Amino acid sequence: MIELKNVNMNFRGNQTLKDINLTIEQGEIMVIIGPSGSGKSTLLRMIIGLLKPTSGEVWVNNREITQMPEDELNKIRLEMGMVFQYSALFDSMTVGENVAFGLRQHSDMPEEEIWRTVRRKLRMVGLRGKENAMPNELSGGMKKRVSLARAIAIDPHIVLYDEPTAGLDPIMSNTIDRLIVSTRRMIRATSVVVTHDMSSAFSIADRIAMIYGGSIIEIGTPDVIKQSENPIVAKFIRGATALPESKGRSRA
Ligand SMILES: Nc1ncnc2c1ncn2[C@@H]1O[C@H](COP(=O)(O)OP(=O)(O)OP(=O)(O)O)[C@@H](O)[C@H]1O
Repeated sequence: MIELKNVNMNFRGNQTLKDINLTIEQGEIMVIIGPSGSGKSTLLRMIIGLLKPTSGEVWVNNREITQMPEDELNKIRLEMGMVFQYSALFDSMTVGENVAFGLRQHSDMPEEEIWRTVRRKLRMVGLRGKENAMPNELSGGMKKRVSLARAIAIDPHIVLYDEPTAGLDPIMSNTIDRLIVSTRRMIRATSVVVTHDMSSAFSIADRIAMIYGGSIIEIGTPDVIKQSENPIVAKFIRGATALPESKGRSRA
């Protein structure tokens, strides 16, 4: 479970997050939406302990992480996997070495077991037999899947996804969506997904939280969000092409 309590974040006097209160239940897929610059990535970086809030508390699996010393925080990070926006693979390492990276860093697993785990995780993301490929031989969607295999190699309790479908075609986005849902099922992980992709958000989320100007302005199931009477939410999910103002302008 992840809890943010009265979290505020200021960058050089600008308040990026304002009094955020958010509870993400064990095993839940929480999707965070909102316009560019609204504070979504900041929230994600706070959960993984890369950023400390200016005030407020962040709890991960019933432990407060905001005041934790770095060595203890590193232990908590072992329970988390992160899929970065641009895959962030090590280009000089094979796919298998990339997936093995966290296992080598954080466990005393014997080499043979590391490779068994690597092959199993690659199979889970549909990349059986790709362990000797180099990242630059793979498509963007395949790289994302390697990044997912790496994130779940350590069987994390929490998986954080930063724009997992950005830059992918609809078919590959769909594949990634299904993987996010099946990963939750297979490792019973709590998942937090930051995305701009509304069709992905509606198809994978248990709940969606919309951030606007640093505050959560709406939270609920996909149906609650679709039926929101908050005009900012309604506008955002319909997208710019369907805005009433633009219809008005075209009639003028
Ligand atoms: N380390 C930092 N130092 C200063 N300002 C920062 C820092 N990180 C984020 N910000 C500012 O905080 C605001 C929110 O940024 P954030 O990256 O969280 O937004 P976002 O919603 O994830 O945007 P996008 O959808 O474009 O990725 C922005 O105005 C950004 O410039």
